Amino acid sequence: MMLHEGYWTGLGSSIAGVMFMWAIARQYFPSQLDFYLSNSTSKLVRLVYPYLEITFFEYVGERLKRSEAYAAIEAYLADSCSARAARLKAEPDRGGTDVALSMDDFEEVVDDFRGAKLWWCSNKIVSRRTSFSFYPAPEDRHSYRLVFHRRHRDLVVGAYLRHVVEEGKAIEVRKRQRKLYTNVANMDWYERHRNAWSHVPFEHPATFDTLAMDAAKKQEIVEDLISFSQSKDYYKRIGKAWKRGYLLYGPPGTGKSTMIAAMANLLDYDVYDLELTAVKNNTVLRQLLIETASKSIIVIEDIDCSVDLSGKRKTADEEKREDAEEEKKKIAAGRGDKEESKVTLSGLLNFIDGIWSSCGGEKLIVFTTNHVEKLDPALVRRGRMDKHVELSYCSFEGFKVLAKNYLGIVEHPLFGEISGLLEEKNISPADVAENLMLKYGTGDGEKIEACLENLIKALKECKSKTEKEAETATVEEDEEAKE
Ligand SMILES: Nc1ncnc2c1ncn2[C@@H]1O[C@H](COP(=O)(O)OP(=O)(O)OP(=O)(O)O)[C@@H](O)[C@H]1O
Ligand SMILES: [Mg+2]
Repeated sequence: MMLHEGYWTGLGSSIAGVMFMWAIARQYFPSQLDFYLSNSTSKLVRLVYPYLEITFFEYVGERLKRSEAYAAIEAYLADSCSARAARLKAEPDRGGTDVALSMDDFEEVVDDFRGAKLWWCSNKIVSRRTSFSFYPAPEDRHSYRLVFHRRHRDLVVGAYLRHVVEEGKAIEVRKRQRKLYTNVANMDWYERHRNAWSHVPFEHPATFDTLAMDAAKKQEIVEDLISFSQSKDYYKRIGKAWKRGYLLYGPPGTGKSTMIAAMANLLDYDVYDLELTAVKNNTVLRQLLIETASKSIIVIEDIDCSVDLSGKRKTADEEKREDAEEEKKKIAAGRGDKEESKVTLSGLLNFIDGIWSSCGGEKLIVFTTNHVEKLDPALVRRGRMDKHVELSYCSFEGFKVLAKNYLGIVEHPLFGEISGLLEEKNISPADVAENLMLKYGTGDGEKIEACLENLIKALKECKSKTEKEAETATVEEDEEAKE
């Protein structure tokens, strides 16, 4: 049948009319139409495509925290499936001494689980920065997509994903190179806005065995730490965040920093060494806290001289206003970050036990100080700093630990004299350790004797305990008089 010219003209104008109406409708109801379209399309696709997909993004929420599920999947795929991948990417591992292989972007691997076949794809959405900006560009968005047949839905959502996450976490723990993090790093402004912390491998060799202190006290601390690390359910039951505060105080060179390293080695935790003077304000402090992982120790050394924490507690509104003004000033002046810290006592208290402090769980917060009496009572009250540990001058018991560590001896004729002197004199374990370094004499026996003689000489030069106490009392009286 021949269609005459008028028919085509009529059809053309009808299509044009529908398109015109469509364009108008899109302008006034764009989201409803898109929804209708995508809904109909996906219904159609579902009819012919029997597979389901689940996407796991690297960052969830407002990019505050890396997803634990993503990290576990990454570890699982790297360990169990990467052998089957054709394209791998290599990154330095274990402080650069090893290479860690993982699936490259846009690579696909197949996994089997109880007879079901599953496909994992690694995806990346590349961020585009359209114009020059002072602000850091949004990072690329990484994700893993899991594809499986609709009939395996229950198996995958239940048992398989649980298996992947549990297995992945176990692999993470097994392969973990512990890290020492710092917030004072040689990073430029741009880099610092991306990562609040920079890190190096944690390799401190200190252990509780090599720590010179009262044996019963040492045992109590070790038990306390182990019981903390095994108390996830307990903390949940009593409704408390899974964290514990330690206050280590005592004169210089008595082993406070060494004890932190021993704690990290005992529990296999990372260490975040927080330099408060480098933290601009309470907002940055909170951000640093959010970016700490679980199984870690957050350390603030010499808390008494970190920043001025004597001020009154401020309300949250006051703090926010001050922070915002501060930020504005900085942007206007185009200055860097080298400014005095505006961290306040209330900011720090919030850091220790505010709502955000429960992020991640399994954390120790450790403060060290040489002057416990100078600290605000609110900062160190029980509940915030749950355990107060005094590290003091070297006792004979402590000396014996050091003699075993440094000289490999448990007995010596000079021990009697040393024991008497240690009862009378104040000497730090650091000074004792310095004298026990094998640097004098030739043969082993001669070297050991020279060390012990040296220690005796140093002890005789030290002030006696009573002299030292009188001196401290005079200084305190002078300070009080001045005030
Ligand atoms: N109790 C101790 N047991 C074993 N070694 C110790 C002890 N105390 C100090 N030392 C030795 O002395 C050195 C200094 O100790 P450390 O840095 O832990 O002291 P500190 O209490 O943190 O001092 P400061 O208050 O000055 O920071 C350490 O490298 C360690 O070798
Ligand atoms: Mg120290």
